Amino acid sequence: MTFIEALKHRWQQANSLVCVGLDPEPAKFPAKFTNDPDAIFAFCRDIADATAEYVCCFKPQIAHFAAHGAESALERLIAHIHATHPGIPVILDAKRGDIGSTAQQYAAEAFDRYQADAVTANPYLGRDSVQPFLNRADKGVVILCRTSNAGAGDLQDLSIHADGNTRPLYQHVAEKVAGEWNGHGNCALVVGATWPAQLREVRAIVGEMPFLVPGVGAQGGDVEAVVKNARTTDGTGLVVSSSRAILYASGGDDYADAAAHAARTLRDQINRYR
Ligand SMILES: O=C(O)c1cc(=O)[nH]c(=O)n1[C@@H]1O[C@H](COP(=O)(O)O)[C@@H](O)[C@H]1O
Repeated sequence: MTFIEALKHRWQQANSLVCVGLDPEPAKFPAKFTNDPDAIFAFCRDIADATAEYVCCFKPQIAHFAAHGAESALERLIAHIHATHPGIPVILDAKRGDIGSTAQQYAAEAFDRYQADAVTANPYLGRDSVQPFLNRADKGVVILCRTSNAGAGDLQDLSIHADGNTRPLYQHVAEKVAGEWNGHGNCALVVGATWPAQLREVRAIVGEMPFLVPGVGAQGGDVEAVVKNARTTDGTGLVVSSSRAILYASGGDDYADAAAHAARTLRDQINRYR
């Protein structure tokens, strides 16, 4: 099954558009992990196991592992998710992209080393920098379009003239990906939850393409506006991702239960507006 097929299957099976972002920050872990040399793996595993029934995807963020020398924990975490929760796709958030020979290594890193089902990619080096990911037809390529951060507009909103149109750069990216880069049907776009108007605009450009939508929870995105502006005609099309608001819902021993409650609450909130 391809990433996109697995995602569509999971949207239906779990009746959920929620993605739990796995962004470990050991300083925020409950006290029981203080002297645990494998705390990053153990904490993320507990969160994944507690929230699995409420999610369509998991999204580990690579810097949150690599900064602590915990690449082996990331490998084992993704293997654990595949073994224990088969059918839940894993998106590796690495925002990769480079000249072809290096991008080839990034694709091997994400898909062969870490066994991710999809990876986030930065399109701003151009098509050849993303091509090694696009070539993996069974894997997902989740391309940055209009990011959630405050400075997203600094460059992504610049007005450009291309293909006979004048419009913001992120809209040009959306059209390029939908019209030219998606030959294998394995692309998705990142559009931040913090930008409801842009979500609506990108949806109008790309039709039914899935969106990864980070920015609800800690970044304050409005769930109702996200769903109403960006769902597809069948009420899916979205991978609404939240990390800190779920991972650190409690700093106490009830962290796993609190995370499950936060994930279920987000699922139900999204479903109210679908
Ligand atoms: O590609 C991403 O996942 C991403 C894109 C974007 O535009 N904004 C964004 O916040 N992210 C990631 O999504 C996660 C958001 O975390 P929280 O704000 O804690 O929910 C982080 O891991 C970010 O790196």
